[in-house]
Amino acid sequence: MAAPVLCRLCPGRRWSLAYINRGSRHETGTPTGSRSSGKRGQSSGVQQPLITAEKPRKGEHEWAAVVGLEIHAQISSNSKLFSGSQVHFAAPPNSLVSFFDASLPGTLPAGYQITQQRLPIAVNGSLAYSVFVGKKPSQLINKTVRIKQIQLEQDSGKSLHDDRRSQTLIDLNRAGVGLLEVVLEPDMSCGEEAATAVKELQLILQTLGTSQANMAEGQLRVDANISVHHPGEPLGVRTEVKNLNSARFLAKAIDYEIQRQINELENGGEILNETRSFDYKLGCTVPMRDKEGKQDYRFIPEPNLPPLLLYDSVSLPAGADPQQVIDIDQIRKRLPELPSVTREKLIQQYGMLPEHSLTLLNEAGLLEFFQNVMKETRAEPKKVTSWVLNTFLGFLKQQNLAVSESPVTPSALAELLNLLDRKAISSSAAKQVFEELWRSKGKTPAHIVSEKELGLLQDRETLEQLCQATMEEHPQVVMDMKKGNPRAINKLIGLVRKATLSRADPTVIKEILEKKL
Ligand SMILES: Nc1ncnc2c1ncn2[C@@H]1O[C@H](COP(=O)(O)OP(=O)(O)OP(=O)(O)O)[C@@H](O)[C@H]1O
Ligand SMILES: [Mg+2]
Ligand SMILES: [Mg+2]
Repeated sequence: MAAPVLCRLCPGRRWSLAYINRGSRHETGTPTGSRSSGKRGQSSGVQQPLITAEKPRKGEHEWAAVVGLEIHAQISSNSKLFSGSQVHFAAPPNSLVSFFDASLPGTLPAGYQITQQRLPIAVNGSLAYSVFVGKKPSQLINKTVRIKQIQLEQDSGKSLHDDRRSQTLIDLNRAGVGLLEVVLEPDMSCGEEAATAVKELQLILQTLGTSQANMAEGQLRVDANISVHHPGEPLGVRTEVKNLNSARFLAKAIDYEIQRQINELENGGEILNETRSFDYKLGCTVPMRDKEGKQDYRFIPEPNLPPLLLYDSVSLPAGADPQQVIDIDQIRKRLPELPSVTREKLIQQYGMLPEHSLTLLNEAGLLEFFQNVMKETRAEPKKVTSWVLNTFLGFLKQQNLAVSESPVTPSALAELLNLLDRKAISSSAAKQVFEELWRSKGKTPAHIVSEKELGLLQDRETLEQLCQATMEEHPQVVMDMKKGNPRAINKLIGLVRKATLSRADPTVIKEILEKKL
């Protein structure tokens, strides 16, 4: 059946999405092409592809892959779009359904979805994101994907398949929940790129409070459109892999589909314009239904819904009732800081590497943890960054914990870094203290240092005696050192440190040893 149109955009004005993401301001990587050229369905040669599917052999044509996404994000709201039913994840099936949501007799028979598809709330935007290619930090590439449009629509119910009883059950809890659909232009070229763009959009939606965007809970679902073609030739026929709800599966599904299409075409087959789904157990895409070209959705306007009028301070009619109109400049003023801006500030303020700022924001709660450590420590920002991203995050990952579940508090880490900063402990002792902090919740770093006698040996006389004894025990090394072997001194420093259980400052030992010779 037909899908009515929800609303009408204010005539003569099309809203750019520039305010959703003003673009990455640290364009340090390889620049990407301009976004303005290229009609839909024509070559998107402006983008520098991250991968072309396979290195061509002599006499073979090169393939390029084209990926465009449709992203559906459930709008964070206590109620559905047009009914007062509540919205909760994992509520008992069919417990959050009003007559309207279920289209029970007496309400208009549905079988349609209310959508702004034809008159979207925003068009012609862009989303900037950075992709890592390879392992070196220098290989962080800044990219931009054009946003074709953003529209509001109703979510549909979901079916649950009971394979054992060969039954399909329907849960209408989701029916009528507000969805934000973001349609991206076919500017991407591999799974990794698509997954990174989706993660950036997810972070923006979460920062703005638009959607909780938890992919595992189905609050963010992606349809991936994929085609392959020879560079310079028109775009190929696309397939659409529906309802991907994890960034990893999205990347896998796309890369699988690119390879499948190339194999199919190389073997003389053809690509059908079909809808496919991703079998995450088998790691492959399988056909769902065929689209037979452009589907006719038979859109009709919804006469019961008044137009949604958007204005900015310039176009706002004098004397307009603030309750009746939406002034996007007012909304813009209330927007929180966007992730790209926060990252840029971290880079400017702390001299942080762009990839470190990315990691800090991509892990829920990690930025706040870092900032809280910074508040209480005198240690250099670089040192703090390294401890948070390597040691702390490493421990979390190893045990599969979220930042909020960490046994080490920001204050404890700050205190530890302060001990290190004023040379009360060595860096290897600091690692031991951290491990102990992780194991025994509630202990303070100072407590652990004194309990395990990890404090740095400061007593000059003791250190001198230790150096003397070590030199006497290892006359050969001393000889080597006298002969000018540069490695000999390091060997001696190592031996003295070992004798102190790593509790001596190597620069002090070096100074004493040099003096003694
Ligand atoms: N040749 C192509 N290869 C890959 N992706 C493409 C190609 N042409 C268009 N796309 C992408 O396909 C998507 C089209 O989405 P759109 O919502 O406009 O239509 P649809 O998929 O036909 O409709 P529906 O909402 O029913 O899925 C866009 O994300 C676009 O970037
Ligand atoms: Mg589609
Ligand atoms: Mg669509």
